[in-house]
Amino acid sequence: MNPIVSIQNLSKVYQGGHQALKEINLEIKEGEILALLGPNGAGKTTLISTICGIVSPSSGTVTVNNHDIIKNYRESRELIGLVPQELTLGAFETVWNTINFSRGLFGKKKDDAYLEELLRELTLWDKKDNELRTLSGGMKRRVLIAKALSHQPKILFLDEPTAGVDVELRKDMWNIVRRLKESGVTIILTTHYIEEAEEIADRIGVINNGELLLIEDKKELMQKLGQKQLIVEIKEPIETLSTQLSKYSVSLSEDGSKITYTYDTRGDGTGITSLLQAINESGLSLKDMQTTQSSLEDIFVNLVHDDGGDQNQHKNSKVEKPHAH
Ligand SMILES: Nc1ncnc2c1ncn2[C@@H]1O[C@H](COP(=O)(O)OP(=O)(O)OP(=O)(O)O)[C@@H](O)[C@H]1O
Repeated sequence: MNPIVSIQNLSKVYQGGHQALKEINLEIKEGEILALLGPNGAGKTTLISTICGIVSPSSGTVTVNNHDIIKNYRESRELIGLVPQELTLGAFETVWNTINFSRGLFGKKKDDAYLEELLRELTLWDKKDNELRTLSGGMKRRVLIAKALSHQPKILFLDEPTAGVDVELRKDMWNIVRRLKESGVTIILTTHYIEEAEEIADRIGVINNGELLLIEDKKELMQKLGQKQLIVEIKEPIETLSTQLSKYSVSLSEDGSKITYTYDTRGDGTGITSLLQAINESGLSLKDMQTTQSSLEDIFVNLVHDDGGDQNQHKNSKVEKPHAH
């Protein structure tokens, strides 16, 4: 299949000398959901801003549906919708006027039927006459998506669509993205959350320090990196693990009150049930339990540490983030 976006040897050096992108090569397939994962400052926003023509490249080329983003700016930009990171909306304009205006900016003919369908799809139709300032944060995010889709682009870029939003709204966003994919839109989103990429992406690109460290099919990547920990807090601290418990890949905290079990979420069985049984049979009573997932930072550490070596070799993560459910 022809790539809908083709990026070749793309580099960006900002004024002041910071190199935000280093020789990026990437082909985005039509109809896919691509998640670009990376920590703060990795270069994700710079990358999508360059494709959208907001940031000018220092070297390299980008084509969108075979249109060069610089030589054929209008043709390429018309195919793109961009949902920025910040909630950049006016206050007193209505939802309807906002998206109508956006469509007009692209020189597209009025199409009330399409815009109605779009607002209905984003459950914004009953808010169409509301002023933007009266909307909740979640609704404003939907308006930004409606704005970005108002001119019927083939490609949608979402910059950190769920940063700082609650779990409910995050799931809502994921559903919106899935439906858009079904309607044929190619979606590229940036995120800090590996779970987000895991949930909705077809492919995942990992960016760090302006470099595309890897780009891989989600399923294959998650198999390599999908590791979780179960932390079991016990009522009475112990000094050593029983022989029965030592058979599992568990470790005991220094104060003897927590047993951490590392398991692979992709396996047939996690082994949690039998571990809990073993804890019980060892005469220990549970106080509390939680699961954590390797953070993206850990994954970077592993990637960089492995230095191109066998990424199947898991290392225990030191930084743990609470599982975001
Ligand atoms: N206009 C600019 N001028 C100079 N440096 C910039 C500019 N914009 C971004 N940078 C720098 O380029 C690097 C990449 O920034 P970018 O915003 O692309 O990262 P990001 O991966 O999107 O991060 P975040 O997740 O925080 O949005 C950062 O070090 C940033 O400080």
